[in-house]
Amino acid sequence: MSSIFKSLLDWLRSLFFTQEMEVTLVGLQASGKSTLVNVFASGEFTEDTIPTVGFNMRKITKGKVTMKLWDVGGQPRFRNMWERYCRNVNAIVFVVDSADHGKLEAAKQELRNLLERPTLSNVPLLVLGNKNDLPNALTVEGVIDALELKSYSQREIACYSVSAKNQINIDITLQWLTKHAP
Ligand SMILES: Nc1nc2c(ncn2[C@@H]2O[C@H](COP(=O)(O)OP(=O)(O)OP(=O)(O)O)[C@@H](O)[C@H]2O)c(=O)[nH]1
Ligand SMILES: [Mg+2]
Repeated sequence: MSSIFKSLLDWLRSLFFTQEMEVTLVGLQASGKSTLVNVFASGEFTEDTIPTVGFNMRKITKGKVTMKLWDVGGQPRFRNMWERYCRNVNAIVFVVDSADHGKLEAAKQELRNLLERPTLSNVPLLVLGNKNDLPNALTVEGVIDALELKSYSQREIACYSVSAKNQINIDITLQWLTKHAP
């Protein structure tokens, strides 16, 4: 009897206190989106990710927030899908490989293309400069400059330097995301 009562209480609690949110991760191929999703979900770094074909969806719960994470492929052929997956979400996460200097210009252009879409004008953005464990990785200021983030004055934007591999700043990333639950 007491276990039924406890289940009922848990159910009621979940009805009243759980918040649901949706987040979409985009960014060039190999920036580490799927790796980050794995780290968010399990706290473990897995080296053997394969390039995402199309998209993947993963649901994770952090405290009282249940997050639906849309992880979209970053290869050129998938980039025209990004906007569709970013519409009506609570936050967009743009992941950039902060150690791959040759790809920063393309990342900047793709971010600009995305943010110019009128459908996305009100969606908060979190930029993650990933792979900060690598020796030539940009600092957070370097990422802000390289992607010209200061030019987006109308939008709520945050930027963190993170490492999925060494789990650096994963905690503040999740805090930022859960703060954007509706
Ligand atoms: N050194 C280092 N490598 C990382 C980090 N995060 C991801 N990687 C590696 O980067 C490579 C690409 O990671 P993915 O997570 O598959 O990249 P993705 O952005 O999902 O790529 P697409 O699905 O093709 O768009 C993998 O070999 C990862 O192990 C990190 O923080 N540090
Ligand atoms: Mg992927």
